[in-house]
Amino acid sequence: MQQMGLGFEQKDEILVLDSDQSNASVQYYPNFIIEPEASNLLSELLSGVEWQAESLWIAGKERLVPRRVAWYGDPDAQYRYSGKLHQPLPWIEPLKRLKAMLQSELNTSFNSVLCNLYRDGKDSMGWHADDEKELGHEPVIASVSLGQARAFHLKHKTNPKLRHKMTLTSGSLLVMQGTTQQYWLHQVPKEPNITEPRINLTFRNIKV
Ligand SMILES: O=C(O)CCC(=O)C(=O)O
Ligand SMILES: [Fe+2]
Repeated sequence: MQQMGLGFEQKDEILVLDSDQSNASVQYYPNFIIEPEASNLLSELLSGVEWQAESLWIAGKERLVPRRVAWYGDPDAQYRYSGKLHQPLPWIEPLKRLKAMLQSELNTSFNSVLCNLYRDGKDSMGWHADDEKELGHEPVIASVSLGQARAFHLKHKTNPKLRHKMTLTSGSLLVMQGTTQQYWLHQVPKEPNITEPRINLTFRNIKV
């Protein structure tokens, strides 16, 4: 079996938002998965994940969300997103492997992962917080990015001066925890010039 990078080293940690100043706790590890593992994992997941089109009701009309999605997890980890209840698909090997790595690095447990495929720069995710009640109080969300680097924006829900823009590169890990989801929103904006795909995996722990 191919060997995956052993996860981040302490020196690679970048503190993005610090709870003392901003009511958010966001850390970025640019080298969580190194090459060639990141590229291998990208191709494995592009073909191995059961990517689905997802629709949403907006103002009485059903619209496709601008990305492909898939939800994997333990059988009891049901999750509501885009207004619908989702039954998890059973874990596949590469996702199980990543989950184990994250659990030991972050010393927490996850029972599910939301996979998002941004086929090109026309795909995106609008402003939102991952604050569904199933995630519990102060959830830890571990977000792994593979493939095309994309912009990621954070903004405080009420203070317009508090904003943060960053680029999530291939193999990186972004951890959002503490009161981040309570006080902040995040988005992946469209970047029309981008033609290459990106996969993002957000590992979560659904309270069952
Ligand atoms: O694609 C990303 O980096 C973010 C995904 C996200 O916010 C989510 O799945 O809730
Ligand atoms: Fe999110």
